[in-house]
Amino acid sequence: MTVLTEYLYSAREQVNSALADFAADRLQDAVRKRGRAVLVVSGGSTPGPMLELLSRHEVDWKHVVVLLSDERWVERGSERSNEAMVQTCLLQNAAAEARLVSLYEPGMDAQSATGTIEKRLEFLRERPDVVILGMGEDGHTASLFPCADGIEALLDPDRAGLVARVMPKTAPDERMTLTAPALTSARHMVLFITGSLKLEILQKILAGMKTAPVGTVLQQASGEKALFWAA
Ligand SMILES: O=C(O)[C@H](O)[C@@H](O)[C@H](O)[C@H](O)COP(=O)(O)O
Repeated sequence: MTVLTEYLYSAREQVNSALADFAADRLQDAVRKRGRAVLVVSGGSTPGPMLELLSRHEVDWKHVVVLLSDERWVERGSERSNEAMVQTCLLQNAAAEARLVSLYEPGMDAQSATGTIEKRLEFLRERPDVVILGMGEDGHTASLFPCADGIEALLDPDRAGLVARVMPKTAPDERMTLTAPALTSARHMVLFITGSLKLEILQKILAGMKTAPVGTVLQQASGEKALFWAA
């Protein structure tokens, strides 16, 4: 049974503010202790407003590296680009000094680019400090989709690779995703979801009534684990 510390709120504004505070505290603590912090954030529609609040926190951002948990393989200018969302929402205000490491490589297809991006993420062999993940109603997290071919290998804790190309059957776009091992070594892992339906689905997964990648990732995670949720 995976146990998460639960931070539950009735309003989105409250959870956004609380998670921004939580993440900023842990990032600044990492910079103080180790001189650097690594922040991994999910894409999708949930994190934007929280990232905007986080961007205003007085963290030593020039020592913070930011990357996505996964990327849709689309041009950077596309409105579906997770990187574009992070550039807009997080890399502004105080956080404009942070360094974004891209999971995308223009001019290459995702499969061919996997090696290039794996090399780019060598620093991730150390534990990322804060990992903020979302969840889909099918229990996917990052782009670790239950329906994806080869998903078992991407959830394998002994898998060597940090990234993989995924072609989900239930969502658009080829994806580049961090694998479970790249995520689960996080010192502080947060699952950030909203709405009663996703909470109900998560509770079934945590109770072992439904298997899903998000449950595997949370179970394998070795650090602090927290759920941030609002209605
Ligand atoms: O690229 C993506 O879409 C995300 O990384 C993905 O894992 C997301 O976190 C979930 O699909 C939830 O998305 P919403 O926040 O839009 O519900």
